[in-house]
Amino acid sequence: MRLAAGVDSSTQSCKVVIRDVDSGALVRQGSAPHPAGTEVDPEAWWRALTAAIEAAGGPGGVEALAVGGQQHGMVCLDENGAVVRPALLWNDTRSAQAADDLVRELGAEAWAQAIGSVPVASFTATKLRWLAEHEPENAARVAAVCLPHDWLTWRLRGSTDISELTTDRSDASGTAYWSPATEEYRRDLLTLAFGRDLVLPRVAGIREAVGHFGDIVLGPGAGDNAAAALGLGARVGDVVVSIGTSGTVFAVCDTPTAEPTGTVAGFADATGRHLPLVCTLNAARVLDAAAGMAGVDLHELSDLALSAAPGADGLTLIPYLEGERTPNLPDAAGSIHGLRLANATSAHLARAAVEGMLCGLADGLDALTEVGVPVSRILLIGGGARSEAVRTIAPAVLGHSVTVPPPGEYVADGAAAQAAWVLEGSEEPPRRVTQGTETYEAKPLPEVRERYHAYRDRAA
Ligand SMILES: Nc1ncnc2c1ncn2[C@@H]1O[C@H](COP(=O)(O)OP(=O)(O)O)[C@@H](O)[C@H]1O
Ligand SMILES: O=C(CO)[C@@H](O)[C@H](O)COP(=O)(O)O
Repeated sequence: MRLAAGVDSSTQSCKVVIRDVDSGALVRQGSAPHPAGTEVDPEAWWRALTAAIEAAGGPGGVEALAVGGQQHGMVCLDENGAVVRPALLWNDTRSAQAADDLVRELGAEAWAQAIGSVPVASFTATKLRWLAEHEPENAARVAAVCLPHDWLTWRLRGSTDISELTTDRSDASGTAYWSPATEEYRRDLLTLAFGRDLVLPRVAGIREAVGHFGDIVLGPGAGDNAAAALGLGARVGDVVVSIGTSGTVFAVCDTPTAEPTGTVAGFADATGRHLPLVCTLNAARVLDAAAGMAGVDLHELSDLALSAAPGADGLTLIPYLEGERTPNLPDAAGSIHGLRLANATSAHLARAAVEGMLCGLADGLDALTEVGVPVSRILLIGGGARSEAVRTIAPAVLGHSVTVPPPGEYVADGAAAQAAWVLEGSEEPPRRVTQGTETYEAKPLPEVRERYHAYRDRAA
């Protein structure tokens, strides 16, 4: 049996799946947690990766491996390959002012034309500007910058040579200094952000072997959302809604997008196509917070939410608990509206949390359709999709039936599919048919979204 391993080094944890290359069957898997916080020493990712590989029964028999990872995180290395400071993650909003400055300096339309996106605090370039302005001593030591999955792949190769760093097109497209339209770095934009040029990872081919971990061939890896698209075998017409730490709504397309309001990021995918994407900062952890407030676990929260009436009898939760990225409100806070004696219950709170979180994603779906993304099928994945309440309420809020694949690690699966692809060298990546999907339908709830919009606009 030939085995391929896939890694999802995501915000909250590292997950490893090991699959049979020929049948696609899951052979073994493991995971390990990541530290909390929006600033993390990359060594913690390495420790979690090695622990997750061990938890998956070790690398024995694995012939190829690829790493999918949280996008955008700024990993700065000195000329000897040592990490200069803890990485700033995609959900760290301290570079919001730097993002505003960069957008003002070049213009939103020019950014969209140059890199397919208008940068917000998540994008790597804005973090580099923040570093240059706030930590000049650290900035002076930086010789190279890379992303979480680039760094882990390089560590697996055992390299300390910054000239050997590699990345892939999907993750490069979240830096704000790589163009999905021309497939080239925009070093002028890197210099605009940081004040000087840096060593950047070479952008590997979509099925290129970039090195070895022992005897194991390493694939180029991918950003986590692109890896999920690969793991699901998403086709044009499929829109993926992922409820993890981030909430993302994305689709595979043949042509690049360049949306100048910044709502839709024009990312690249991991197969040579494009991946327009909307991302919110507040998704599964809104449910974690609501469960904490109600003093229940996540299963009880789901039961509570389903026991309340649609619309939570007028209770509305705006879920900006960590500020927000879409809409771009990095300093916003969450809020609860319409509180009355009749709806001051844990059940109404639970329902309002699920509806509020989903309303943010429904806005993302609208934004994708506005740039011309076709919607034949909506696929719901991520830790939050394990909630029955989320699965049941999603079609009502999204206004479309929702297909839910069985709970699984679709990012790690996509990375494993890429690893198998590197071994096979076929034209297209291997597609695993997902068995056991369930489809959820519900009467749309436009009034819930209208009320949400009214309160959302007050938060702006
Ligand atoms: N049954 C459930 N109901 C609601 N949320 C859940 C459930 N199971 C897991 N989660 C949430 O999913 C999140 C983790 O999802 P995941 O997709 O692994 O995130 P990430 O990839 O960002 O690390 C956690 O916040 C966790 O509380
Ligand atoms: O910033 C984005 C997408 O642009 C996030 O989707 C990150 O890639 C983190 O993903 P999760 O850890 O929440 O899966």
